[in-house]
Amino acid sequence: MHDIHLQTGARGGIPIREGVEFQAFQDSTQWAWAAAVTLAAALGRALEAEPRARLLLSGGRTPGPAYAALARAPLAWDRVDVALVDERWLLPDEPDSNARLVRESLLADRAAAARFESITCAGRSFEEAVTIANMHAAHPAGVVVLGMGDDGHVASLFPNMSGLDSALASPRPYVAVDATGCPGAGPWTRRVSLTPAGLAPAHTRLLLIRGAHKRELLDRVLAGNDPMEFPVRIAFTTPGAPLRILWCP
Ligand SMILES: O=C1O[C@H](COP(=O)(O)O)[C@@H](O)[C@H](O)[C@H]1O
Repeated sequence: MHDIHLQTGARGGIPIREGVEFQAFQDSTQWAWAAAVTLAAALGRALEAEPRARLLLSGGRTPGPAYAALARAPLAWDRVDVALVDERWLLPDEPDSNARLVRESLLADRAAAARFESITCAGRSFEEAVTIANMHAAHPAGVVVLGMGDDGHVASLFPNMSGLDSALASPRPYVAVDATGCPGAGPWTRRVSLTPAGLAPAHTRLLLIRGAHKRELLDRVLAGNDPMEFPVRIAFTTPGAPLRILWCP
């Protein structure tokens, strides 16, 4: 049931487990455009229903091309609030910050009119950053883009991270994390992360992944339910919207 290797070449999304749909693309161009179309449609629907739409974006190496494609969508971007799923304790202009990725890939073209909420900023303490992220989340995000690290982490929730259990159980949308000792965190161990409580209200959940390794890992992820083993499982174990997964080599 979870063997997504059988799904290569599929044209539409395929239900891969309850509440999870998987779609494979031949290349990154098709993948990025499919992500952009999905996100633009979800934002368009949200903007028809409410004055402002809220979009939460992941960082890392994967989603840039999808954000660049989305930036061209003809939406009322001046009514879209863009915020981050997670952030490393870096200033927004630093090359490895998730804020910089979003600025450079999405906040160009038409999407430059969107309002962007950085989690970090010069002069803001770590504690203030978490508090402000939670204040912004008082307007819950409708559309959330998740990524999956090579170790099965999601946002900044890493396998074997100290305090992972309390982060998963937190009633707050964002928590401070210390990913010391987690290889997947690289040198950026101090981070702010979305929690399952922050993900739950979203009406659209998209997981963007690329590469053979992540495809194999996804089989293992989908075969179980425990987010302590693979935190990315919160994408489908958190009650709420179904999860759509888009993959390409
Ligand atoms: O550290 C992070 O990693 C994940 C996955 O990133 P990728 O480089 O494997 O695509 C990302 O979703 C998250 O936002 C980021 O902080």
